[in-house]
Amino acid sequence: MKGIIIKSTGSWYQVLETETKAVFEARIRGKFKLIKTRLTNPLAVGDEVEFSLEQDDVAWITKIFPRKNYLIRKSVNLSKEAHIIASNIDIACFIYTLKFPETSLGFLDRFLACCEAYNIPSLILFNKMDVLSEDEKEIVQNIEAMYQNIGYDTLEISSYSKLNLDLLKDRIKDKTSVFFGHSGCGKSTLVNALQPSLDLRTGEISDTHLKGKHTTTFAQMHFWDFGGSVIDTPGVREFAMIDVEKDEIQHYFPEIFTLGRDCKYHNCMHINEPKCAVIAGLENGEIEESRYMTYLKLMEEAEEINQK
Ligand SMILES: Nc1nc2c(ncn2[C@@H]2O[C@H](COP(=O)(O)OP(=O)(O)OP(=O)(O)O)[C@@H](O)[C@H]2O)c(=O)[nH]1
Ligand SMILES: [Zn+2]
Repeated sequence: MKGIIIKSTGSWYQVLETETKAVFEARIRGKFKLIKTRLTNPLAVGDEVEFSLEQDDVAWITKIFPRKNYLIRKSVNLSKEAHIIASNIDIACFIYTLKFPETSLGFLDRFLACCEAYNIPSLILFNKMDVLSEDEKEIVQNIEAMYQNIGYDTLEISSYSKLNLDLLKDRIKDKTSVFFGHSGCGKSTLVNALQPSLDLRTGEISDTHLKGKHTTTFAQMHFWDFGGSVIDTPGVREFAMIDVEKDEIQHYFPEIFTLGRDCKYHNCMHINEPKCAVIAGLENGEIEESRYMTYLKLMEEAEEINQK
């Protein structure tokens, strides 16, 4: 039988049978190595698998089909071990909040680069628009324009005032989606606003740090009644790239890659080479400094990982 992993707790899985849509508790039998990096979880929510039923309706997963894409995080610091957050994603949404909590652009840029690296279409959501003053809205619009110029799709939303939730539904309908953002960005509230019957737990923002508590504990796929699904993931704070060489990183920053074609040296890494178009772009504002900083950081990390 064929199915899709809809819940993962570590040792147990739930698998949804493709044709009958029946759900089974499942365990793994055999080895599931698709990529060369060591994984802490051999299977992730979104994986397509083959399984067989034995007594007591326990399903044994015997095979995994190749993944269309996946997002990963590092297990512990810079070790070579990685954890798959979710797989076979049609659209990955990043929830940005200007405040409550303040979202770091570095986190967003890292997320976008990982989506580029693993071929995942992305969407940037500017959330909690209802709490912003006119001046703050303008700041958001400027940030939004910057990402649109690079070619990213964006939407301004609010779960409270229901701003643009219909447009968001159009974007994610009939797709497998994932939502990320800092803790407290309003992920669970948004999923509940899109479909109240899901009733995901929401956390109150703690007064001291204006950051939410991590309330989700395991990855799980939920189905929208308007078509498609969402993979709810445990408090993911980092995204990583594995098996990526330092000189590949520029491919995952579209505007750096495009401008880099004008560099004097075809193998320019845009660090301190002469006649570098990217450095020039940084100086005249064509390249955003925050994006460039994340570019440098990801290159450093790729180098460190490859030295291990
Ligand atoms: N003003 C405003 N507040 C919101 C909005 N959406 C969510 N919030 C509030 O933000 C806080 C955090 O929301 P959650 O949905 O729990 O955030 P989360 O991203 O799921 O948090 P974690 O579970 O920690 O990952 C709650 O107090 C919500 O009421 C919104 O559109 N506008
Ligand atoms: Zn260059």
